[in-house]
Amino acid sequence: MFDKGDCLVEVLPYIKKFYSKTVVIKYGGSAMIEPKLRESFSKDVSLLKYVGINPIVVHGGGPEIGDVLKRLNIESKFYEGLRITDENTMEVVVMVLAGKVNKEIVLQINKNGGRAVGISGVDAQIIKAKKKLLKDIDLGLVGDVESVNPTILMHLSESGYIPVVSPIGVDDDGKRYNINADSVASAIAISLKAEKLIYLTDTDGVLNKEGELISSIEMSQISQMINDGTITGGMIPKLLSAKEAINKGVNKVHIINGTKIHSLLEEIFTQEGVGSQIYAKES
Ligand SMILES: Nc1ncnc2c1ncn2[C@@H]1O[C@H](COP(=O)(O)OP(=O)(O)O)[C@@H](O)[C@H]1O
Ligand SMILES: CC(=O)N[C@@H](CCC(=O)OP(=O)(O)O)C(=O)O
Repeated sequence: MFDKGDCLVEVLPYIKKFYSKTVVIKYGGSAMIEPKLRESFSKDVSLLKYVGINPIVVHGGGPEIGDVLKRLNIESKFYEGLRITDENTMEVVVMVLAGKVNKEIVLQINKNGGRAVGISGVDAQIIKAKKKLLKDIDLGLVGDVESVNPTILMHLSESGYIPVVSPIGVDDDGKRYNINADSVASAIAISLKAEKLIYLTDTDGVLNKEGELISSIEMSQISQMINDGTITGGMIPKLLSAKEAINKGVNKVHIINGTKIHSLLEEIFTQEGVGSQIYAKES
């Protein structure tokens, strides 16, 4: 029979293992839109904080930006999953990410017991960015992360707050850049030497061509999986960012289904975990 006491005690080793460690969570997709999932995500993140783990949330908001652009009759254009961002689009990106989406997440977490503080990569110059330069095309105000200054995130975490970060960066001249949220999550996880980086998405994890979950991926397999078309679209930046994070010292990266209630807790507090785990080759 299911015993609540046993179930609670089973999480003890994981609380001990991750106590005072940093977990960076990329939050996006349906998990951010559906009210029930929003509530369970907010409770999960608050619970992590109360048991002594330090969650840092980095959010996306691509669909929300698209909705507002559409209402303003501005066309959304993408190149390899990145939004081509002119001045007008950038204005909307900042309003939607740092305004609407960020504040909504903060409100939800605070309503569900946590103490969240919304902040963008522009605040305290957390994310120094530079223009993304590609050979074939000018993406406008799309940026790459040049460096991360995590000091303010550490202060907030140490003071009991849950930082919620929008993926906007700034350069030395004060010019703002639109950055893919997956790569911002990875850069922040690297700068904080995070124990885990967890991407919440809308599939069970990385799937093979037959649609089955691949539960473990050694990072040198990633290029091959892109080349043979196993991984396409939005999964490409996620896995490239995951690889970068593992290469630069983040212990574990997981891609899990944010549309399943409490998947975040299952990943952290169970032996089997959920979703796909990306790992470095054993030496
Ligand atoms: N091998 C794969 N396994 C799982 N999803 C994949 C794969 N290849 C491409 N995808 C696509 O990537 C999407 C997730 O990326 P994206 O839409 O950017 O998610 P998010 O908004 O959560 O960041 C999935 O919904 C799926 O359509
Ligand atoms: C350059 C670029 O494409 N930036 C993204 C930033 C938001 C994001 O990454 O949101 P998701 O995680 O929901 O896709 C955009 O403008 O849509």
